[in-house]
Amino acid sequence: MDEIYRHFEDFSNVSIFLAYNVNVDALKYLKYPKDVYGLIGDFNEEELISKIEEYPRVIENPLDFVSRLIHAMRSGKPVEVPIKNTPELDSYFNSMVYDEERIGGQVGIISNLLSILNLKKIIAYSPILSKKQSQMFNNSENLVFPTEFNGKLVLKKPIDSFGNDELKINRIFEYPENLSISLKNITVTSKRANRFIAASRPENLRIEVHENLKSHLSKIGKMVDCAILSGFQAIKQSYLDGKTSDYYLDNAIEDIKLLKSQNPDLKVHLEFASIQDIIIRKKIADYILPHVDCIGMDEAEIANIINSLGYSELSEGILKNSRLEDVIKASKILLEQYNLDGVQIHTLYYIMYICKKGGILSEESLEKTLEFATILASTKASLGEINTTKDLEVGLNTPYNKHGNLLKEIAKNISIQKEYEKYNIVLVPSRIVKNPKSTVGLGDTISSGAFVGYISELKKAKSKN
Ligand SMILES: Nc1ncnc2c1ncn2[C@@H]1O[C@H](COP(=O)(O)OP(=O)(O)O)[C@@H](O)[C@H]1O
Ligand SMILES: O=P(O)(O)OC[C@H]1O[C@](O)(CO)[C@@H](O)[C@@H]1O
Ligand SMILES: [Mg+2]
Repeated sequence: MDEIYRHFEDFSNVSIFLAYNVNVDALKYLKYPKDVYGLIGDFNEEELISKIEEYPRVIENPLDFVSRLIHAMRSGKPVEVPIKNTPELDSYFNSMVYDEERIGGQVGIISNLLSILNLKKIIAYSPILSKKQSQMFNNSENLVFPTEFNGKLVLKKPIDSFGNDELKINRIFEYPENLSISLKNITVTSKRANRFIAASRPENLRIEVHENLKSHLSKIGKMVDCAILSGFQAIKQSYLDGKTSDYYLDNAIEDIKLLKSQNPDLKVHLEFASIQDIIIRKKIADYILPHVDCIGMDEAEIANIINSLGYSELSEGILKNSRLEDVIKASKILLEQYNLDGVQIHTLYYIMYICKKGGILSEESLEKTLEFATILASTKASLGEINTTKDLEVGLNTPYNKHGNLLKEIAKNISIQKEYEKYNIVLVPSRIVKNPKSTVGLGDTISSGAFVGYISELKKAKSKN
């Protein structure tokens, strides 16, 4: 096996806490134009075209859904749009036939991935855990779910920890590259294989740690080396019971402080997702970013975040031209503005990590964490799911994409510019899978693999000093 894989096959020195979002992903493969036409049905094409331009940020009815799906296919970007959980819309999505169901949500995907990478302990938390959801977690000794019983913290396998919570199902529409459909006089062709997520937003889903568990967060923080937080994109501006986004975002800051209270060295990574509500997008930046150490996001997400910080021109440039130096500039802005340890960006063509020089990890060791992440991503892209470390040979045997060397060259030339003399800019080309089985969760896979690799390297380097 390749040296890189051997280098990372041992994560047994890392324990991690994961929160908040897990759900069932119901995947529907839109393989042929007829599958998309089947969704278009007998919608009036003029209406559909004007709805596409209207760009609804919440899916309230089937027309909103089909219009955003077509818009996403044309954009070439991974997209997630929240739905309004109305009975009509639920029955519309429930009436579709899905190809497979998988665990979803950053916590779900990352838990199962890390459980087969032999981490010492994974404490995975979600405010909702139904029986069906609990059965989708790997049944692995190192993967536990925190609950409270008689005032005590209990850590048991998810399968032994479920409550009578609502089941949250997100619908995932995967489509291949070059899938073409025509509407009146326009033709829409998917630029690349990607996924569209219609994300469920049940009223009683709150992104929080339940009251009875909150008092145990400091203990949990002491048990782990790091944490990945995700799911904030599901926070609504206001709820029927009068609570608001500020309540939950203040709560989240308190959770981070509690996790760090007995373990100040605990590193917290925030994994982004596409946030349609621009007010919530800005609030997540203002509330959460000052309290985390690392962030992971794709290029659309970094463009959107810096747009909400006022860098509209730079944001436009990234969304339109995906120029590497614009992504690096945006990463530096976030690094500086929030005094982060590191920013990890994943795009179709590369994975990049930017941090200040002077840390104890060398560029080589940072590069190896990204190398491993590309192997994880191409394995998952090929197989759909990674079930054993043996599967990683698939990713390892997937070559870098053809732009790889040029991208490394550009990153190198930028990193020696005066403006970046204080920064490490580490870029590894992705190993693009031509016809991926699925793409949902690849970013979660990349970010968690790279972050756990970073933590593992940090622990090894510290133990040598
Ligand atoms: N066909 C493919 N082969 C290999 N990697 C891919 C492929 N398509 C996408 N990726 C990787 O997956 C990432 C998707 O990230 P993201 O949009 O955050 O996914 P998610 O949020 O669903 O986990 C891309 O940035 C890219 O690095
Ligand atoms: O925003 P939500 O509802 O937490 O869903 C997150 C979605 O992103 C993913 O985690 C992929 O990143 C999907 O598995 C999931 O459907
Ligand atoms: Mg992502």
